Amino acid sequence: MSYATTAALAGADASVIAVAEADPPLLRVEGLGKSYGSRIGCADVSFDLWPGEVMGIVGESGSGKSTLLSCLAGHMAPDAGRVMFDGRDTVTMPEVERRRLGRTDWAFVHQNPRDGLRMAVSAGGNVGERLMAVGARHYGNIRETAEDWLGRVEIDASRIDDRPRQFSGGMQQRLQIARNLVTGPRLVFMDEPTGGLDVSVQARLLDLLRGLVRRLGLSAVLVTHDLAVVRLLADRLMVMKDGRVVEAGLTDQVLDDPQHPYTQLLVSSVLQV
Ligand SMILES: Nc1ncnc2c1ncn2[C@@H]1O[C@H](COP(=O)(O)OP(=O)(O)OP(=O)(O)O)[C@@H](O)[C@H]1O
Repeated sequence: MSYATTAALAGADASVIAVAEADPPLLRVEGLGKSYGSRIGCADVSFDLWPGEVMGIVGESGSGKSTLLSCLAGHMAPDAGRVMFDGRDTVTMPEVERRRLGRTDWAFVHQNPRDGLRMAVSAGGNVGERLMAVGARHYGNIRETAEDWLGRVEIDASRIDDRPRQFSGGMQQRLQIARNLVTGPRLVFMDEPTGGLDVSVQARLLDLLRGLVRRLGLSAVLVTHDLAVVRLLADRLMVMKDGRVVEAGLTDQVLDDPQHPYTQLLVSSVLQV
C-alpha cells in the first residue's frame, strides 16, 4: 500500500498527502545507456534513490558497474536516458553546473585514494580544501573542522600536517572519506571503497563506513564486487550482468532469496567476481 493510500485511510490531512506524493527522489535514473562503439557499457538502467538510502551495485568484472557510476556522477556522458538529481537533469545541464554539483552536493570516493586525494597537500589541507570550495574562509574554523574529521576517520590529529604519501593505504582511504564527507554532501558515489586493501584493513574501513553511513544518514550509490560490502552498507541492491540490471530489490531479500540464476551464482560464490 502506498504512503498516500495509508495516510488517506488514516484520515490524514490532504495537504500532507500532497506533499508526500510530490516529494521527488533524490536521484531518478531513467533508461540510462552507454556504449563503447559496438560494445555495451551499460543499457536501460532505471532506478530511484531516496534521501538517506544506499543503493549497492554488484556484478562481475565487465558487467558495467563503473560505466554506470561514471555516467551517474557526470564523469562520462551517457548515450541514452536521463539522470535527474533533485529534479534537475544532470546530463543536459551546462558543464559548469555539473562541476558545481561535484564540488558541493556530490562526493566521489575512488577505489584508489590517490585518485581522490591531492598527494602533495597535507592531510588537513586535503580536508580543508573541500570546505574552501564551498565557501569556508576562516582558517581557524577550517583547521578545527579538519581536525574533527580526521578524528572521525580515526586519524590522529598529530598527523594533520603530514602528506598522504606518509600514510598507509587504509589511512589514505580514510582520509579520502573525510575529504569527501566534510562538506555534508547530499549524494556520495563510492567505487569499490574497500577494494585494494588487506582483509583486516578492509574490515576496519567497512566498520567505519557503516558507522558514518548510519550516523549521517548518507544517500549513496555504491559499486562493489564484494557482496559482504553491500550486505553491510546497502539498503537496496542492483545486480548487473552484461551491462544490464538483471535483479533488484532490498539487499537482504536479493542476497537471501535470489531469483535470477546469475544472482544465485553470485551468492553461492560459484562465480568468481
Ligand atoms: N574505455 C572503454 N573502451 C571500450 N570499452 C570499455 C571501456 N570501458 C569499459 N568498456 C567495456 O564496457 C563494459 C563494462 O565495463 P565496466 O568497466 O563498466 O565494468 P565493471 O563492472 O565496472 O568492471 P570492473 O569490476 O572490472 O571494473 C565491458 O565490456 C568493458 O570492456
